[in-house]
Amino acid sequence: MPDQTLEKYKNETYFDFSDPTNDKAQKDALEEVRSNFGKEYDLYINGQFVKGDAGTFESKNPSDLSETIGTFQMASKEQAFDALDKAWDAFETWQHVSAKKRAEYLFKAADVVRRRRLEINAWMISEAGKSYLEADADTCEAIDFIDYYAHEALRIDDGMDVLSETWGDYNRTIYMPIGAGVSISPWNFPFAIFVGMAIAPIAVGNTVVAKPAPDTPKMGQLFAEILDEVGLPAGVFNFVTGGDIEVGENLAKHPNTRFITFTGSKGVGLHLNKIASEVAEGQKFLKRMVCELGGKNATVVDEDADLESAATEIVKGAFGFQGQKCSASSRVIAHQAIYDELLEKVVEKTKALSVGNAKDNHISGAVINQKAVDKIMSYIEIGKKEGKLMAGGKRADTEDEGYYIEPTVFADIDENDRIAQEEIFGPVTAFIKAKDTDDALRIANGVDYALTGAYFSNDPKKIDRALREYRVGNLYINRKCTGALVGAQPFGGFKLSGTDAKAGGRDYLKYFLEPKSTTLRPADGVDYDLEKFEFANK
Ligand SMILES: NC(=O)c1ccc[n+]([C@@H]2O[C@H](COP(=O)([O-])OP(=O)(O)OC[C@H]3O[C@@H](n4cnc5c(N)ncnc54)[C@H](O)[C@@H]3O)[C@@H](O)[C@H]2O)c1
Ligand SMILES: N[C@@H](CCC=O)C(=O)O
Repeated sequence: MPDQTLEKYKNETYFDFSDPTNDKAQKDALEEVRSNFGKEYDLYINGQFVKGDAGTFESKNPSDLSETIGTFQMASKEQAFDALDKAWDAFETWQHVSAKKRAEYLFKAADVVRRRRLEINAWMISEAGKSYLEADADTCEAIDFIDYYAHEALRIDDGMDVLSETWGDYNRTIYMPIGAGVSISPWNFPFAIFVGMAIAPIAVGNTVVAKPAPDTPKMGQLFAEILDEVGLPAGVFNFVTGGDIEVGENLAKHPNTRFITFTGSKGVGLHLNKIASEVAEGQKFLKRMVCELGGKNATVVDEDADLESAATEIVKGAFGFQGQKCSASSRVIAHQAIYDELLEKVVEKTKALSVGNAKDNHISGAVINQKAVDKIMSYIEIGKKEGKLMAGGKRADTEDEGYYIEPTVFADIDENDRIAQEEIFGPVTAFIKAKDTDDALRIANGVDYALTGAYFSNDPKKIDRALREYRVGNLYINRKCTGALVGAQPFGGFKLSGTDAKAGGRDYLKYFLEPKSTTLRPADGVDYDLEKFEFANK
C-alpha cells in the first residue's frame, strides 16, 4: 500500500453522465442491483451480522412503491445497549491503535467505496430517489469524508498546538479519544452523512454505534459490509437498525453514551440536545453533542447580478434532489429592480425540469415518503394563500406510482410568511422582493436558521459587505447554495441550524477528542527523550 500520508488530500471527481459510456455503466449497475431487490439484511454488532429481536421492516423504493429494496432488522433496546457495550470493549484496544494503522483501515475502506461506487450509486438511486449525479456526488462525498478524516487524524497525531516554552519546562497537548458513542443520521445524504458521522470519531480512536434513518437502511448496511471487508476490528463500528425511540432515543439516554452525533430535523435535534444535557444515573461524564439541523436558506440576487446565471443556480439549489437538502434554496430574495425578470427566468427553467423515476435519471424525482408528501403538499396549500403560484403546485403525473411532486415556485411572499420562515424540505421555493441591498441582507438574516446562503452581484464592495453581514455557516457568492465539498467548504450552520461543527473541516475531529495539557520538567542529570514526550499519543 502506498504511504498515503505523503499524498495531498484531493476531492473525488464526479462522473459525467452525459457521456454515454458512464450513463450505460450506471444503468448496468442499476440492473444488477435491481436483480437483488427484496433480500434480508442483518444488524452488525461486534463484527457479527445478527438478526434483530424486535422483528423486521421493509425499505421501499420511493420512485415505485411496488418495489421493495430489502427487509431490515428491528433491534431491541437490549441489542442496542449490547452494541454500545461491545463498542466500549473495542475502545479498550482501538484507542491505543496508532493513528497510522487507523488511517490504513480508512484508506482501504475508501478504496472499496471507489471500487463499488456505481453499485452504491445504484442502491441510492433506488432507495432514496436520487438522480445519477446526485447519487454520485453523495458517494464521492463519502469517499472524501473517509479520506479527509484519515489525513486529519494523521495531522492531529503529528502535533497541532504551538505552546510557549516556560522556564525550562516542556509543554505539549495530547489529544485523547473520548470513548464510545452514538451516531444518528438522516435519509437525505444516506451514504455520505451516515459514513462521515460514523467514521470521524473512529478515525481518532473512538468507537461507534451507528443508526441509519429508517427510510435508507440499505445505505448504512453497505458501509457495514465495507468495514467488515477491510477487517476493521470487531466492535469499533456497529450498525443497528430499528425504532427511533427503541434504538435512537434509548441509546442517546444511556449513561455510557459518551457522544451523540446527530444530523436531522430541528425538532428531534433539540429534543436530543436536551437529553444529552441531562446526567443520567450512573453517568460519569458530560455527553458531547454534535447537532446538525435544518435550514431556511436564501439566494439573494442584487440589482447588478448576472440574472441568467443566478436563475440557473437558483433552480439547481432549490430543486436538486427535490429540494430535500438542508442547504436548499427555499427562499429567493430579489432586488426590486430585477425581481420580475429573475422570476420569469426561474419559472421558465423550473417548468422545463423533467419529473420521473430516478432509475431513468430524471432531474427531479420522488420525495422520500408519504409523510414528506403530506408535509410538502400542506405547505404548498399555505403558499397558495400567502402568495402567487407561478409553477408546479401539485402532485406530478408520472408513469410510476411514487411520491412525485412538481417543482413549485411562489412569488410575492412576505418575509414573515410561513413558507418564508419554516423549513419545507421539498421542491418549493418562495420569491421575496427586497427594496435594496440593506433590505435583502436583513430579510436573509431574518430567520431562526443560519445554514447556507448565496449572494449574486458583480460589485466587489457589495460582495465584501455580504461576506461580512450575511450570517450563515456556508456562504456562496455567485453560485448555488448547495453542494459543499469536503475539505474545501467545511459544512454546518449556527442559530437553530446546529452546533456548526463543520463536517469535512479541520475543526470537526476535535469534537471526538479530549485535549490534555502536559508539562514535563526535566530532572537534573536525567536524559529525557523529548521527541517521545512530544509524540506520546502515537
Ligand atoms: N445540517 C445538516 O448538516 C443537515 C444535513 C442533512 C439533513 N439535515 C436535516 O435533516 C432533516 C431531514 O432528515 P430526517 O427527516 O431524517 O430527520 P429526522 O430528525 O426525522 O431523523 C433523523 C434521524 O433521527 C432519528 N430519530 C427520529 N426521532 C428520534 C428520537 N426521538 N430519538 C432518536 N433518534 C430519532 C431518525 O430515525 C433518523 O435516523 C431536515 O430537517 C434537514 O434539514 C441537516
Ligand atoms: N452538505 C450538503 C447538504 C447536506 C444537507 O442536507 C450541501 O452542501 O448541499
